[in-house]
Amino acid sequence: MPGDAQILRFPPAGTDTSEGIRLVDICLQRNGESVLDKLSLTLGEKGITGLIGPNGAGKSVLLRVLTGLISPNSGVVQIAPHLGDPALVFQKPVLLRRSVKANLTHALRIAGVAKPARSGRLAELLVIAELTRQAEAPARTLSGGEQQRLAFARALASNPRLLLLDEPTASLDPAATAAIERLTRATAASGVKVIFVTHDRAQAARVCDDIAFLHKGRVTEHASVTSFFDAPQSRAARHYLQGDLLL
Ligand SMILES: Nc1ncnc2c1ncn2[C@@H]1O[C@H](COP(=O)(O)OP(=O)(O)OP(=O)(O)O)[C@@H](O)[C@H]1O
Repeated sequence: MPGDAQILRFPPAGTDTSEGIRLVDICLQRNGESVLDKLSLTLGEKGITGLIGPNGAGKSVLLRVLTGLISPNSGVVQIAPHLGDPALVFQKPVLLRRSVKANLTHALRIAGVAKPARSGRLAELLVIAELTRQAEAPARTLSGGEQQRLAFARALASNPRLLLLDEPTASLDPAATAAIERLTRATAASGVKVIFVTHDRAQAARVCDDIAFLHKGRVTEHASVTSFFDAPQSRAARHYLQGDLLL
């Protein structure tokens, strides 16, 4: 979708480098409807930011704007250069009809990892995803939780500094969810900036450092996880946390 938004990779001199991402007045229209409506948000270069809000608020679209898959009609997207190209994990993993190992090797090749370094990194990724035992298994024979761990490891193949997770546990049971949450925390602890879209408020409270609340294409609130859950400032966030239907 063509747009006139400015996507800047190199923030101007004087920009605070502890800022990882800065979105200013992002507007996106689709079929005459406003999907993102002057959305502004500044995020640090570290930690796990939870992106929460009702259905249709624009969370997934916002992740796609950050990847460059969707170009807004106007506004400025600034991503600090050291965060590089983001990696994305979806709710439903789309894997190659090949083995676990082949899926990861393919990702390493695409990421430009030189052939001699691939087997070492492959072994690391298998350990990270706890899939070493299943390395030769066809990806389609894995359980849902294992498939999502594979998708997560595949996203790490490019050594991203920015990882975007779009409801990565929405189809998983509690044990598989816990494994993805562990992986997420470990990834963030290694210095990767993570943005985590979730509908599960308890999960957001467990996993995230700060919360950006989206409503009708705008960030109506951005606060530390404790402030947000203890004392939400906006009416919309209060209703959302009470479980009210937000229309
Ligand atoms: N690729 C796209 N380009 C433009 N608009 C889109 C695109 N995909 C979805 N939309 C529209 O953007 C609006 C927000 O959708 P989005 O999927 O971002 O919401 P969401 O907050 O992630 O909701 P949910 O929690 O239900 O997944 C919807 O009206 C949707 O139709």
